[in-house]
Amino acid sequence: MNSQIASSQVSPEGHLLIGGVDSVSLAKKYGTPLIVYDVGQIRQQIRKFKQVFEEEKTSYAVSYASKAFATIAMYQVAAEEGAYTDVVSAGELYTALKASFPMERVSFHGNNKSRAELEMAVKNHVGKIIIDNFYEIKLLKEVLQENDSHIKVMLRLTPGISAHTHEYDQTGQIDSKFGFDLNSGQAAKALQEVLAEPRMDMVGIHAHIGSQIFELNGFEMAAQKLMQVASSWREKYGYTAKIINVGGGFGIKYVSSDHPLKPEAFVKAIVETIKQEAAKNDYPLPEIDIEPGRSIVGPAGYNLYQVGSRKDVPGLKPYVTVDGGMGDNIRPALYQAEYETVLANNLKAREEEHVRIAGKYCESGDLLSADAFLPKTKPGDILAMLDTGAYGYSMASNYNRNPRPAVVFAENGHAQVVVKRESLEDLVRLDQSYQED
Ligand SMILES: Cc1ncc(COP(=O)(O)O)c(C=O)c1O
Ligand SMILES: N[C@@H](CCCC[NH3+])C(=O)O
Repeated sequence: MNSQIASSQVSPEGHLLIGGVDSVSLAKKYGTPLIVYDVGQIRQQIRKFKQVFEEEKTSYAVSYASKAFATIAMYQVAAEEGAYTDVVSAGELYTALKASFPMERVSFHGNNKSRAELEMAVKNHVGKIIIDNFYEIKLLKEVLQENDSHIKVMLRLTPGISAHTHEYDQTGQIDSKFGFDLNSGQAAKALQEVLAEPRMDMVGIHAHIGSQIFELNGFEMAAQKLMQVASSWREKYGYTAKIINVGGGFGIKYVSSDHPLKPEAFVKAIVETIKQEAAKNDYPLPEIDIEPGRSIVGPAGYNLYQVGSRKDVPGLKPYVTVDGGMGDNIRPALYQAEYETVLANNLKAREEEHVRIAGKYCESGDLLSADAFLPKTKPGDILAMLDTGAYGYSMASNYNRNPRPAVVFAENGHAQVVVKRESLEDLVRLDQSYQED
C-alpha cells in the first residue's frame, strides 16, 4: 500500500478515508472529479507553526497565503485557528470579507495592485499593505489622501537569493519581478519615500524567496539579509523595523523521493537566525511573520477521479484516463509536478502496473501523472491523487468548457460541500448572444 496513506485512513473494506469519511461514498454522492480536504490536517499544521513561535517566546503572525486555496470556508478555518492571511487581489480580499475574516489580520500583496484594489483595502481597513514598487507608493498615497485614511505598510524587498526550486517558483532572485532591489539602492529610496508619508505607518520589511523549497539555507540567508538591512537602516536612517516577514515557501512531500524537513523546522531555523542577528547587532527582537500557503493546505487535499477509457500502447506505459485533468490541476502540465495516486476503492489491492494517468482535456500535455504505480484498474474505479490541496483548485480553469469540481471539507467523520460543482448553466452565465445591427 502507498506509504503516504496512514493505516487509520483505510476503511475495513479497503476504501480511502479522508477526515474519517469514506472517499468512495463522497465520490458517489457528490460526483467526480471531486476535491476533498481533511480539515483536521489543515488545523494541525497551523497549530504546529504557532507552537514553534510560542516555544520560542517571540511575537509572531502565521499568515496563511491564501493564493494556495482561497474559498470562504478556508478563510473561516484560518480565522478560527487564529491565523492571519495574505491576499493578492480584490477577489481574494472579497472572499475573505465574505468569510468575515478579521480585516486587521489581512496583508495585501501584489506587484501591480490597481487603484481600485488599494481603495478596497484602505476602505476595509486591512491590517497591512505590503508595498512592492514605486508606482504603488504613489497610488497608495493618493488613495489614502482621498479617503483621509492611514494604513500600516511594509516594504517587499528582493533579497537576491535564488532558491532551489522550479524556475517559475523562484521569487527572491535579483531579476525577480517582485519587490524593491537592495543592491541598486531602490529599497533605501522606497524607505525614505514611505517614511516621508505621514499616512503610511512603516512597520517592517518582507522577503519571499520562492515556493516548494526543501533547504533551510535559503530561508536562513533571507532572514539574515533582512536583519542586516534592518540594522543598516537603523544606523543610516534611524528607522527600526518592528516586523520581519520572511514569506512562505516551505516545501512539502509530494512523492516518495521528496524528503522535505517538517514545515515547522524551517520556522525554527528562521526564528533562531533572527534571534542571533538581533543579539549580534543589539537590535530589538522584531515580530516574526511567516506566510505559508502550500504547507498548510497541500497535504490536506485529495483529488478524486473516476477512471474511464484506457489506451494500451505496445512497449509503453498505458494511458488510464480520468474524468478530470489540467482544468482542476494544472500543476503537472505547468511545472511537471508529480503526485502519488492510489486506488481509493481498493487500497489493499497489489500495485501491478505502471501507467500514465491522462486527463480528459484536448492537450497531449494533459497528463496528471507520467508514471503511476497502480493495481489494474477498470472503468468506474475511483483514483485519489494525494497532496493536491495547494494551487490545485485555486488555479483551476474552465478549459474546454469543463465545469470546475465541487470542494468538500471532511472532518471528524462529517463531510460538507464548501464549493458547489459548477453547472453547465454556470459556464454560460456571463455569455451574451451576439446580434448584428
Ligand atoms: C509573497 C508570498 N508569500 C507567500 C507565498 C506562499 O508560498 P507557499 O505556498 O510556497 O508557502 C507566496 C507564493 O509563493 C508568495 O508569493
Ligand atoms: N503555483 C505555484 C506556486 C506559486 C507560488 C506563488 N508565488 C505552484 O503550484 O507551485
